[in-house]
Amino acid sequence: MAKVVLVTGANSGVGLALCERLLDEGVHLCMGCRNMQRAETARSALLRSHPSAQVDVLQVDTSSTISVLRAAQEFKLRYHRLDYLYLNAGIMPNPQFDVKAFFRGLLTGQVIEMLATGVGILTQKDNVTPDGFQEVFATNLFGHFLLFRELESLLCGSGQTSQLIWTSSSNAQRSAFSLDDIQHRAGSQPYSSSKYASDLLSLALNTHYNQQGLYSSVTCPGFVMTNLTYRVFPSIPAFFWTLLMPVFWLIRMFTNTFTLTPHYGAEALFYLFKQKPEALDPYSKYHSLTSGLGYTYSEARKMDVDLKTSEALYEKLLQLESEEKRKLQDQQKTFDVRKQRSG
Ligand SMILES: NC(=O)C1=CN([C@@H]2O[C@H](COP(=O)(O)OP(=O)(O)OC[C@H]3O[C@@H](n4cnc5c(N)ncnc54)[C@H](OP(=O)(O)O)[C@@H]3O)[C@@H](O)[C@H]2O)C=CC1
Ligand SMILES: CC(C)=CCC[C@@H](C)[C@H]1CC[C@H]2C3=C(CC[C@]12C)[C@@]1(C)CCC(=O)C[C@@H]1CC3
Repeated sequence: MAKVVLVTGANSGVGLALCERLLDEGVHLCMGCRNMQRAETARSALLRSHPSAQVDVLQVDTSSTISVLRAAQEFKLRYHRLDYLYLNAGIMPNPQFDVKAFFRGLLTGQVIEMLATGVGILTQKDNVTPDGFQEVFATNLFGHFLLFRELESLLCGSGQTSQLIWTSSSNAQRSAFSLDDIQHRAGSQPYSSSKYASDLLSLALNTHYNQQGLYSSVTCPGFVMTNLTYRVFPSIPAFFWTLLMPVFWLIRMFTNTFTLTPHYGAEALFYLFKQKPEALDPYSKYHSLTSGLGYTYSEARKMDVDLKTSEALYEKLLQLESEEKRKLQDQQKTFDVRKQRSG
């Protein structure tokens, strides 16, 4: 039986490149996308290169609780197993590039670290979703947590192992995250905070689910040119980035994190697909890397996470999940009563 794989954010960038590589392995692919038109365009492209592949689309907006619950319901009607869940969809809205900090960074010993992580030169202005959540938190973390929880029965069901694979980032930073403000309402680094939270959550999920055959891992694609990175300079057309390619190839001589293409960026995500999950390290992040000569590989690097904080975050997310579900039930009751009265 073909392995069933669900990938969120599958219609572009790293997610789409991963799908292309997974289809070479003969999986039954389900693309989780928020926009059906973009999803269908991507699906057609995948089917052009893999005409006999099984590729489905599932509509899911990870920033919306109701959308995630409906998507999970739909998934459970369509499939009886789920072997791999790639939690890849992500946003970095309204990025602000600090030019001064960038040039300051170029003159210090921190230049490689700065180019590898983007730390210190990027901040974001977050939005609030109709559900009342910070958008980055909802999209990158909480929506994925809900999706996983709703699909838990399929993932932990069959007596076989299954894998959760998060697309985190080298931009994840402990200092950007606070247990007192897990949504990062107060600061200007919601992206770093959400990615650090996914690193913590992955560790907690391993604690709670490994016995049931479910394993969670974290990846970083490196610096990849995608819609997400093009938005760092919204007024500059995408082809300008292509013009910068020789500069980036040069930088790659000094930092192997410049994977640049979505195909190379998907290396670690694909590597994990082929590993025995029991052998993976729950404290490591799996990085896609590319050498100066263009050789791509993945490497495990220890994360700056601890069990106590990961457990505390997990508890807070469970609490938020039950509050959200109660809120939806109350809304449904009010709706039913109004319908009865009017009808
Ligand atoms: N590019 C880089 O250098 C790096 C990227 N990453 C991470 O890689 C992941 C993929 O990003 P990347 O490929 O670069 O960027 P893209 O913008 O190309 O891909 C992001 C994907 O996520 C989808 N998405 C965004 N918001 C939602 C939502 N609310 N519900 C469902 N899907 C959504 C997008 O859909 P749509 O097309 O409709 O917008 C798109 O398919 C992200 O998690 C990102 O944080 C990590 C490190 C570096
Ligand atoms: C010479 C030149 C014009 C360099 C470009 C500098 C920056 C725009 C990039 C250098 C490192 C990049 C980077 C990201 C965004 C763009 C850079 C800051 C990310 C923060 C994108 C999102 C991530 O998850 C991590 C990336 C790290 C590297």
